[in-house]
Amino acid sequence: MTPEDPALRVLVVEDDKGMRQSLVDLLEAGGWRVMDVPRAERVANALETFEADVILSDVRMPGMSGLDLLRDLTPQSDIPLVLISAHGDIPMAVEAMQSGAYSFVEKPYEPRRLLSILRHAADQNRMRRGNARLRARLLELSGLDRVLIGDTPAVRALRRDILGLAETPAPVLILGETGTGKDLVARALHDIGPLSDRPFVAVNCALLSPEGFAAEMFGTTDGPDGRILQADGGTLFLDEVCACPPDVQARFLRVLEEGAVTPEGGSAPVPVRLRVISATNEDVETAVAEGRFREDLYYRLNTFALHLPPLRDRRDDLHPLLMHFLHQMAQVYEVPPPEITAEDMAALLAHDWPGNVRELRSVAERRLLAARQGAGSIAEAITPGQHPTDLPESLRTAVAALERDMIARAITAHQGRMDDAAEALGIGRRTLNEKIVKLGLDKDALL
Ligand SMILES: Nc1ncnc2c1ncn2[C@@H]1O[C@H](COP(=O)(O)OP(=O)(O)OP(=O)(O)O)[C@@H](O)[C@H]1O
Repeated sequence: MTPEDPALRVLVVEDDKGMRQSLVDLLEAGGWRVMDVPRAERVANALETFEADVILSDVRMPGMSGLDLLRDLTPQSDIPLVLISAHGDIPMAVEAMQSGAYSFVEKPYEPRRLLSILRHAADQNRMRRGNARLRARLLELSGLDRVLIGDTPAVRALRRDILGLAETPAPVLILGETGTGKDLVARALHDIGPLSDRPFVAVNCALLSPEGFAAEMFGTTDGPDGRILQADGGTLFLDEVCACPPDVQARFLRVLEEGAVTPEGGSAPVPVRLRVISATNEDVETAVAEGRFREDLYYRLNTFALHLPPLRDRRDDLHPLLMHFLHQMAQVYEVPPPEITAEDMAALLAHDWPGNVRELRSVAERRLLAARQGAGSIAEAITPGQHPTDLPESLRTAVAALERDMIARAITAHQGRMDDAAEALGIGRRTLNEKIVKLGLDKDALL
């Protein structure tokens, strides 16, 4: 991260030469770094070399007006715009503010007031940029974006929540269907938080027998420590928490309230400090209503809830996840990751993924196994042994259209860099060129 120039930067847009010069003089005298342009049409160009903290623009100018500039800027830039007008008409001020202007100043302006408004706007913008940079840096340092794959808004929000929660000792309840990544998220919360060098102890409550459960959790006086004590100072992860027997629920709640655990057959409580993460694919409120899960424990565990969406509700993550698994496992199976065709994509999109990401991972694995024999497709990997080798004509046309669309989007997104587009599509550069010819795509027209 490069340290920011302490001087605030303003871009002045004003057609009147005398007025422009007096604004520049005023701002420079106030310690600002200033760039000025006589027309709003020049702003986009100016911003390429001048990182403005705020833009100060006249409203009425020949050609593009200050209001046009505002409409032009807002979709891609969050640089605040302060408008200045000789006409001082209220409707225009109202329209400017409604369209997202930071503020509106009438001419003749009062220099101190103008400077103060600009400073506020610039400070706010710097703070927001600083926060965004900090968040991005944190994400990079945590490595979370290389572990929790996906770029849908839901997954991005999830990564943000994990980064925030990892820093706190608060209990987290992770909810989501089977295979949505609950275990992965629990580990990430531990691994990127301050307890990462302390133990992470996972207990799958559905796998413990009701008879042995208490001894396993609380330990016995003459046996090894229970899981709770093993996790002392670190994280205890209770997976499938609704399967915890009622007597253990009551005792566990006491452990959390008292910060101490009493082993089976013992009478002396042993102090323990835990961060508790729990997970379930059940509807806990139903379990509470049916009396299977204690309400007081539910509230205790549910300080924060993270909801992991099923894969079928974030289909845009299918491709990046598949590529992730193929690349990861290609190393294990020692085969190059197979190319992903439009037929493969169609099969991925048509499937409902009841087993979520775990199911996709198995599909990737089956696909790689078939690739070792130089054969296979994703459709076959999803439902092995059920696929006709030939698609009907109508489906072939639909698939070709899908493929054309995918390729066009990849080329546009990578601004014509064919190696990058090919990589994003999971195919070789040569195959991409062949497909462009076969599908009759005009590459130049896409850019
Ligand atoms: N967003 C993701 N990015 C990368 N891998 C993921 C992602 N989500 C899940 N996985 C992987 O999918 C598999 C299943 O995830 P996980 O075991 O965490 O699911 P779960 O919700 O705990 O399932 P269950 O409820 O059955 O215990 C794991 O191999 C995990 O690493």
